[in-house]
Amino acid sequence: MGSQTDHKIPTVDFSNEENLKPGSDSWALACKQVRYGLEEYGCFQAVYDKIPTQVYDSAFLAAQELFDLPTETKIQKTSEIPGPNYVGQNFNLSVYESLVLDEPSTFEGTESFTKIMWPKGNDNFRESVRSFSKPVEELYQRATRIVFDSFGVGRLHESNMESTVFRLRLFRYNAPQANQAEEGLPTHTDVSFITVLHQHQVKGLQVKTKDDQYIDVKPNLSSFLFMAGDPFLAWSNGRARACVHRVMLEERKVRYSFGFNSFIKGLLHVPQEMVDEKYPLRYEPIDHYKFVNDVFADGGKRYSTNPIKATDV
Ligand SMILES: O=C(O)CCC(=O)C(=O)O
Ligand SMILES: [Fe+2]
Repeated sequence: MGSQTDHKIPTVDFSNEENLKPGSDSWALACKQVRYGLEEYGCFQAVYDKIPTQVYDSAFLAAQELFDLPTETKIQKTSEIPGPNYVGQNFNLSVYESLVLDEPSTFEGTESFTKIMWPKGNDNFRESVRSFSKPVEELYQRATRIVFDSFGVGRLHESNMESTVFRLRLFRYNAPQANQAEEGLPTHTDVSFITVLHQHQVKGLQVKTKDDQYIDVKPNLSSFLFMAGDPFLAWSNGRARACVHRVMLEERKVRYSFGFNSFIKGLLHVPQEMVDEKYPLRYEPIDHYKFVNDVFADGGKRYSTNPIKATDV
């Protein structure tokens, strides 16, 4: 359904660190591309060939096994990090379900989640999730260094990483019944700082452009879409867009996707470099956790208003 347009989300290959040395021409080019992507679409595509095929395959099998568990088990997951954990049959959704794991690249995070789902343990599930999340976190680290540099705030990258908490949200969408496209997830922006989205084989993700067109993001084995969330928009003082996206199901196949989300502990201040005459300061410091709490304060239903407001200048 994505229309034929001239739009093209920029793609950067992060596979080879040697080719992306700070200060090199390729670094400067990558900075240009990610910044353009974030300003124009709220996102950019990252290619990362460091993940073996079997890691994707076992993450997919792990997701299948997880969603096959009874709803009573899946709703057991709770967290200190705000936002919904299991979303699906408990909200009478029939099209899709999702479940989130905290700190998915660590042993502790994956083990405690696994123990909730399989009290007797499930080493295979734990290791499948961890083996997928570790390289994705590495990619996140590499790509966000360039993101920060592209906005002239490379000095803040390390401290931002230290305040970052990761979550991995697994999604499962039923195959559409009729021979026509069905909405899997309505148009929205994310509450994370950044979401790194990987689609497993079946297409569906679409990004909405400034001129209100939807463009397809094609699934690809080593491709990840980096999407800016609402807190990123505020942190950039309105320079970046928050990526507006939805899921449209067209293929008559069950669809799985993986959303690797970052959340920032503590206050997120708009860096002074983001403020100038063209962009006077428009956002108060953001308490990211409080923001997520406010968004879902209506009992977990999808938010209708975005509590991060720009002040008029
Ligand atoms: O399933 C998808 O491709 C998109 C999921 C999504 O919107 C998200 O992770 O924020
Ligand atoms: Fe999303």
